[in-house]
Amino acid sequence: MSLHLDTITLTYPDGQTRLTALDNVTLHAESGRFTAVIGPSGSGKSSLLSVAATLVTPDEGQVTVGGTEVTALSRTARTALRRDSIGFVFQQPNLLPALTSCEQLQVMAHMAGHPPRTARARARGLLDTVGLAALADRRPHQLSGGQRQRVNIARALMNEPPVLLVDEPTSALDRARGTEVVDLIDDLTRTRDIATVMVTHNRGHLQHADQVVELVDGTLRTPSVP
Ligand SMILES: Nc1ncnc2c1ncn2[C@@H]1O[C@H](COP(=O)(O)OP(=O)(O)OP(=O)(O)O)[C@@H](O)[C@H]1O
Repeated sequence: MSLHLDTITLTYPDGQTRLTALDNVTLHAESGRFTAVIGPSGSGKSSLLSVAATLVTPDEGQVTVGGTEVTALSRTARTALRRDSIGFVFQQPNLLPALTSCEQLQVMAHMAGHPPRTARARARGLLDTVGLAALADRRPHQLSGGQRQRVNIARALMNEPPVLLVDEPTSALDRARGTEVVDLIDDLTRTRDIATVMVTHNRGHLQHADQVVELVDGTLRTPSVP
């Protein structure tokens, strides 16, 4: 299952005119492959992820998730597709303070209507995969920043999404923890056959990418020096 953005144009209201945040952007992210998106501030990276996440409908163009064209779907069907097919990892983990690591993951399964017992076993398994088996019963304040981001990644994968969207996952981490987190995302992308798209400012992370694209003023380019 893959993520295809085809000839996407997105504008925002800007006084009496409109600002073009994405201009005829085409990006194909395939299963098991890691796509990195770079670009200066204001170039449209967050807008691109919002369109890919089906949270924002573009003015023009098509978003296809696993063969399903999203813009043709009803709002309800789009919400279900987003819940079942797209995982999100944002800069800040935004974990629920009162819940343990395991419970953070179980909430996702609950929302998708999965039975609690299998969800618990699956949550524990995923926490093991991200190296947190021993910390499954800890709450966010009992975890380091890197550990919280690992819980965040495990949570994003709880419903086995074929597409993973990642926005600057290391901005709140020191270099070593940041590298570990990107190594983990890279590994999960390949072992679980996920189509991963990651926005990053850190060119050191590009070595993981199968595909690097650069946004400049809303236009997609292939950088000459990754
Ligand atoms: N909701 C909005 N309404 C109006 N303009 C917006 C909105 N969101 C983004 N923009 C504008 O669209 C352009 C692209 O913004 P976007 O946030 O996608 O860029 P970015 O590359 O993610 O930036 P950064 O790296 O600073 O997060 C910018 O000019 C921004 O000011």
